[in-house]
Amino acid sequence: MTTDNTDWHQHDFKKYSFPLGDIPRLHHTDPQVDELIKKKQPVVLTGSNLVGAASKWDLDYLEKNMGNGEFTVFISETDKFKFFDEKKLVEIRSVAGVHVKDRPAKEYPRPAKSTTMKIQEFARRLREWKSGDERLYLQQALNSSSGASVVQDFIRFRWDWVTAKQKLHNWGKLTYNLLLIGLEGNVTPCHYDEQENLFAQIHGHKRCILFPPEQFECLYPHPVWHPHDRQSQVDLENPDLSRFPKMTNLHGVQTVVGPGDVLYIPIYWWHHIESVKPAKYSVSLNFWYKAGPVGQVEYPIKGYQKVAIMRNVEKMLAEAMQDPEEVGTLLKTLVLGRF
Ligand SMILES: CCC[C@@H](CC(=O)O)C(=O)C(=O)O
Ligand SMILES: [Zn+2]
Repeated sequence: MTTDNTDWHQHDFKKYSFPLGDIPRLHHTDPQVDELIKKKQPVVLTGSNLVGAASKWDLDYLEKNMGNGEFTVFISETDKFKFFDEKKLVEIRSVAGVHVKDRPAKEYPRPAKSTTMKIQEFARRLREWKSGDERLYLQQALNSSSGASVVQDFIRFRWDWVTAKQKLHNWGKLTYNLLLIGLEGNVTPCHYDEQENLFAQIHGHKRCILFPPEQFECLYPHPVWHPHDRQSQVDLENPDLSRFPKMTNLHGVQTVVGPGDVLYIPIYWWHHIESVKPAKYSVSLNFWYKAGPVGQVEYPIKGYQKVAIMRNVEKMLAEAMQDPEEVGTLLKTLVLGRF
């Protein structure tokens, strides 16, 4: 694969119905990098060595050096690992602190179930995996109990470099680093996060498809009180155009990240991420930062700010009526035929 990864386009990737441009790949010293980040545009930074100390983090190394703790592993019958927030089931009885109708948990099918296992068990199951078996995806926040050697590697990340980015772009605090170890073919379906993300690829490759916040209306996210909050309802591979007609207007950008690449995923940008061949598994580590303080509001307001406003409207209305089911009805009454 050439370093500019153009030959990936010939790779046997899933074909989608919407057009996809390329996310720029720039050396981290290129001044355009910070211009793009300032404009909340995605960009792949090469050569930063941000997680160079983790370049040896393959399955054997991690199996030997991640200690004896239990790690969160998602298991899915399909290739999809759509995030399901169990806490919302509790909150559903008190959206934004207000008691609402009890909703039986069974109402929500769980595409992937969450369990815990030791890294040795996970590594064994990954090595023995064969097509047709249920898929595994380890997703664990790194912390001081992640094994002494791994912690030593972690300390040797380029914290000077990444902290300078955090300060330059006025991001909030680093919330955590999520270690992701998944099988080739695993898919994290289209969703957005409310955090800035420097997504560092360590082993294997990932195809990352991104859409700007302005395409909210094409991606039909679940309501904020739903366990699939922030996740698109649309199956990009098999869209139900009768339910989601605006999906035909979707257009995105993509890239393939490999070891050493760092993809900047701006806050509120939609992303759909697939672990791709040739490696059997991939290892990534993300750096999630809280949003920075809202400075002077400039008009017209930006797409990502509209998403934040829509989220607050949904939460406020659910609280006001104490029943999420009423929100849709009220909003249709408010808008249809009037605006
Ligand atoms: C749970 C986080 C998964 C990750 C995507 C992926 O690597 O599968 C992502 O969506 C992010 O870093 O924001
Ligand atoms: Zn994400």
